[in-house]
Formats: sequence, C-alpha cells, structure tokens
Amino acid sequence: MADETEGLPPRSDFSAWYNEVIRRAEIMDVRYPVKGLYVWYPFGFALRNHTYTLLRSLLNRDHEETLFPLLIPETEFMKEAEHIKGFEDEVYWVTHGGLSPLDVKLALRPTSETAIYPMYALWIRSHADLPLKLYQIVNTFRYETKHTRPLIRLREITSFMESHTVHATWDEANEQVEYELALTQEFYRDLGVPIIISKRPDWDKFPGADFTMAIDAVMPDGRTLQIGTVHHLGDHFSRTFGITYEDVDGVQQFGSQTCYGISERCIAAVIGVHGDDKGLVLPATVAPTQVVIIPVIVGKRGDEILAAVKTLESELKAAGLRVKTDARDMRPGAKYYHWELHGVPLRVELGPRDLDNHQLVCVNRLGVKTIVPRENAAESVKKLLDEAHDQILARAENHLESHLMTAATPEECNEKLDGNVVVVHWCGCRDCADKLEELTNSSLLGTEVRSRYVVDDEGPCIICGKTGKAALVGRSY
Ligand SMILES: Nc1ncnc2c1ncn2[C@@H]1O[C@H](COS(=O)(=O)NC(=O)[C@@H](N)CS)[C@@H](O)[C@H]1O
Ligand SMILES: [Zn+2]
Repeated sequence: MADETEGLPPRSDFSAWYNEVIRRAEIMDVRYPVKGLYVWYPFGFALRNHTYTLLRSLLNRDHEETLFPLLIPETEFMKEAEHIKGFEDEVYWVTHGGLSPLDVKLALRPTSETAIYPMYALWIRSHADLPLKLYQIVNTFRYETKHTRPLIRLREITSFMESHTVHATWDEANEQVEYELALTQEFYRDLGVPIIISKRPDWDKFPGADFTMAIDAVMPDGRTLQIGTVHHLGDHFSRTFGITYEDVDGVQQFGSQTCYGISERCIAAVIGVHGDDKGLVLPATVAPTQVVIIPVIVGKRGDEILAAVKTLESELKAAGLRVKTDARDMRPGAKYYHWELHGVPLRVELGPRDLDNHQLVCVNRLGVKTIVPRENAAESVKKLLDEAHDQILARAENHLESHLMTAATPEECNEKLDGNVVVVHWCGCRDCADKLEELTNSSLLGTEVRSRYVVDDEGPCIICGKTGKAALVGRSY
C-alpha cells in the first residue's frame, strides 16, 4: 500500500513524522472526501480493536456495555441549557428523511447524555436500581473548527468510549470519578503511556458538569493531548431529565451522575509517545503482530529452515501469541524495516547456525538482542515481550519527566513552554490565568495535579504574587 523505501521524516519534526507514520504504517487513510473523516486501514483497525478489547476488559469489571441510537431529537438535545451552549456550534443536524423535511430535526450525537438520560429516567425508579453503570463504544460527530488530524481531532470520532453512571448520592458519584481515574491509570500503564491527571479550570469543564478531571499525555513535541476525561455531573442532568429514585424512606431523590470518555486519541498517544525514527513502537498488549519470525535462508538448507520456522510459529501461536512469519523472497534488512515501521515488539531470526545450536536470536523493537534456547521458546518470548514493555514504559516515563518544568515568572514560563509542559503557582482567579495564557500563548490546563513528577504545593501566584497552588500550563492539541 505504501512505498517502503524512502525513510520517514525524523520524529523531531513530529507533525510531518506523525502524518507519514499514520500512512506508511497503514493506520488510517486520510484521503476520504469529507474533512475530518478518515478510513481505518486493516492494520490500524486491528490495533484499534486490541486497544479497545483491553479497555473493555477493564470497564467490564463494574460496568455493562450497551448501545444507544445515533440520532437525538432536538427536543431532548435542547433540554440541558449549559450542555447546548457547549455544543451548539459543534453539532451536526439531520433535517430530512428522504425528500421530506423532518418535523423534529435530529442531532448526530456529539456525545450521548441527551440520548441516554431520557431512557435512564424511564429505567430508574428505586434506590435498588442504583448504581447504574453503563458504557458504549460508538462513533460521535463534532463539527470541529480547529485543525482536524487523524486520531487526534476528527469530525467523526470513530471510537468514542462513553461511560454514564447514576448513583444515590454526590459522594458515591465522586467515588466513581476516582474509580474511573484509577481504571484510566491502569489502561494507560498497559499501553505504556505516562499520564498527568488534573482538574480542569471551571471555564474548561464539560458543559453541565460540576467539575472535570482530565487525563493528559505529553507528545514528543511537548504539546499535551487530552486522552480522557471524567466528569462529575452532580444532579444537573438528573434534574433536567427527571432521573429520580425512591430512597429507602420512600422520598423521591434526584440521581447523582458521572460520565467518562476516551476516544481514539488513546491510539494517537501510543503512536506519538512510543514511536521513533523507524516508525511505530507498539506495546505487546495491543500490537496486532507481537512476534515476527524471519527465516535466514542461506546455502542449501532452505527447506530445513522453513520447516523449523513453521514448527516454531505454531508453537508460539498455540501459546496465545500473535505471530507472523515473513518468508518473502527479499533481503532480511528490508524485512526488518517493514516490521519495525509497523512497530512489531519482537523479531525472531532463525538461520542454519541457530538450528545447529538449538537457539533463537531475538531482537526487540528497541534493538535489544537476546539469544535464547530453542526449547521453551514460548516462555522465553513472553518474558522478552514483558521486558520490552518495561523498556518502552521507562523510556516514555523518562521523556515525560524531562519535559515537565517549573517556572516562577511568565518570561521563564514562556521560554520553557517550547517543547515542555510547565508547572507554576496560580492564585485561582481567572484574570491571572487569562494574563498568563496571553503572555505565554498557552492554556492553563488544571490544578490538583496528580503526577509522580509534580509537587502539588503552594507558592506565590506567577502573575499577582498572592498564595497560589500548583497548576499545569501547556500548549495542547
Ligand atoms: N474531535 C475529537 N476527536 C478525537 N477525540 C476527541 C474529540 N473531541 C473530544 N475527544 C476526546 O473525547 C474525550 C471525551 O470528550 S469530552 O467532551 O471531554 N467528554 C464527553 O463528551 C463526556 N460526555 C464524557 S463521554 C475527550 O477527553 C477527548 O480525549
Ligand atoms: Zn493571581
């Protein structure tokens, strides 16, 4: 599908590198004739499915999966005032059915609160129905006016996981917020992506929420990517949609709610954070191919080698590994290039010498070479895949740690923001935030910062000098 000879742009030119890798590693095809809509290549779609299988396995511990309609009647959509304000210039409308105009126009869901909550109002009657914890993984539509980009900012979000929970009290909903944050920590640890959690400032919270906790990754160019959000909705939506339950004393109460979203940005983070000049570097947890076997055919022992490779492949597959053999008639180097571009975590070479020595030469995607005995190959390979995961996670943690700075003045902050995220102290008032954002062309991302590399302490506000708290400042996608 793509010409494999010419090299990729260096990852230091991240935007060019990213666009090339999305194409050359066959993730998404950006040539679809509608702006902000992209097509999954089969390889990219396999990566997406492994990633969402992982996410489902975590969610299914305490949620149930379901599926709501795509189209939302204007009457429901317009009910939650703040929510409308947040989405009125992003929502797509269906106005006709065939040639006849619809008497009630239908919104393409930008997110599904206004589709789900009228049904929750029908389903929830008593405290015995709570807590209700459902999620769906669907496509959603947002008429984004900022620069669209595959996996990062789409107009059709193809893989939008949205969880919507209802609880008896505000505190129980708050516990659910903490639960979803812990689940997200685990999800991104399994992807090897370090994250920073913080509370978005009030003016940046989800429309209609009490507060928003956001999960940010830091991309190689130092810009942040919001790769998840957990919102405490209080009882705003339950009052609007009449989600009430009879409590143990027989009194009608409004439910307290959370909603939680992760999109295909989680894949953009895996690609951006782990990739290198050769292309993708994929964690074995979600790599479509975890091991590629390369037969080294020299001299007259080709058939013997190929037979040995076949046996090895079926042994590794029987152990549950996702294995491919590349027996194409081409130079080994060209094969290595192809599989490195596709981020395969481990390559196993098998030539005549390895046959005679009953060994396998294993090289992981970061180039670490290990020779292992042929017997118990599956066990050795699994161990090497775990070690490879630890290596890419450590590499990503180092990158995050070295791109998190502090600054005491706007000038220092502005300087350090080039390629980094900066922690400052902020008094909490909007004017100081506006001033800082203006002086440094950045966004105040959040407070109550949770990251092992950030001290969430107090200090003089970077603008007015009053006592402030640690706040994250960055340039975002
Ligand atoms: N245009 C977009 N393209 C890709 N991902 C997006 C886009 N817009 C938002 N996202 C991702 O989707 C997540 C959830 O979106 S959200 O607006 O913050 N939250 C909601 O919609 C809530 N209803 C939770 S589901 C965001 O954290 C962000 O990571
Ligand atoms: Zn201030």
